[in-house]
Amino acid sequence: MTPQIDCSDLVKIFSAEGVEVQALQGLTLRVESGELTAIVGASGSGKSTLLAILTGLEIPTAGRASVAGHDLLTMTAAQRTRYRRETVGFVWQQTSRNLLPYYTAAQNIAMPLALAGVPRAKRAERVQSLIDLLGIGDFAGRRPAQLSGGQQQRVAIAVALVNQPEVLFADEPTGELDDVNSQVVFDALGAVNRELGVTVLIVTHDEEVSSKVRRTVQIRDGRLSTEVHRSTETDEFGEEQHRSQEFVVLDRVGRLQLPQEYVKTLGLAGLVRVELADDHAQVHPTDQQKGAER
Ligand SMILES: Nc1ncnc2c1ncn2[C@@H]1O[C@H](COP(=O)(O)OP(=O)(O)OP(=O)(O)O)[C@@H](O)[C@H]1O
Repeated sequence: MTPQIDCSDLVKIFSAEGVEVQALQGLTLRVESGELTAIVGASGSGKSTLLAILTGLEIPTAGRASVAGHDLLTMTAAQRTRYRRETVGFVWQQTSRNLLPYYTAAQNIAMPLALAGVPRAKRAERVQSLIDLLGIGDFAGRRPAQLSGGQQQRVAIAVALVNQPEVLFADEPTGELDDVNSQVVFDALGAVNRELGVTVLIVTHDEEVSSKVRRTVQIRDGRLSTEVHRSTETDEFGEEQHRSQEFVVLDRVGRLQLPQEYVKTLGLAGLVRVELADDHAQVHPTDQQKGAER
């Protein structure tokens, strides 16, 4: 089965005042339906560009990208508009971009349904189920300015989901929040992922995020570098044990990006020596590189 988010060898080049910037340099990312994934990376690594492509705002220069079976390179303008309205939902960092200031939280959540022409009775039912799921009930009658940042983002998640998209994208949803509110928002994203089965992709600067979600993917220089998978297991004494494992991505033709600290520690550059062992492959510095290290 095709993954719900499927990018391979994705390239995005921006040309500004005669200068070309390669924001994505052959990025490969696969996310299965129902997964919750965080994308982390330094400023300028290409996170926003990836999100702009996945949400249909930018068109890739080369490569392949599809979301929920929609090919993002070949879509017509009309298909793109429908894709943005029906297939995907978004939560942005700036709460002002997510919510209309003169409407209450509940009215904000109902707005996309009204625009989509959903009958009034159905609207009320759908809004209420999200209010319950996200624990918004106590402040559903308040306007955004009367809500904390964490509460605003929970309302924004409900707004993004009310049209039942297949994938929810969140761009720095906790960027303007303190630790306590950030945790509340991550919990809310986890709850909608678990309860509604919606695929969630979060872009964030927050390096701590890998302790909050199951899968964290790191982008470096417009390519994926490493991934951390976290799992919880119950040991023989009934205690929960958290385990995290680090992976690197191997692309279609067998290229991989070694973690930066391995490259630095071993002084790897240019050619390296590779060797096939029984059940794994080894990467060694050359004799000259070993000499230079000494
Ligand atoms: N519209 C554009 N025109 C020209 N260059 C751009 C444009 N958008 C992004 N870039 C460049 O592409 C590269 C990747 O930028 P991008 O915004 O995707 O990174 P980012 O990881 O999201 O950074 P940040 O965390 O600071 O938002 C940067 O060098 C940036 O300057």
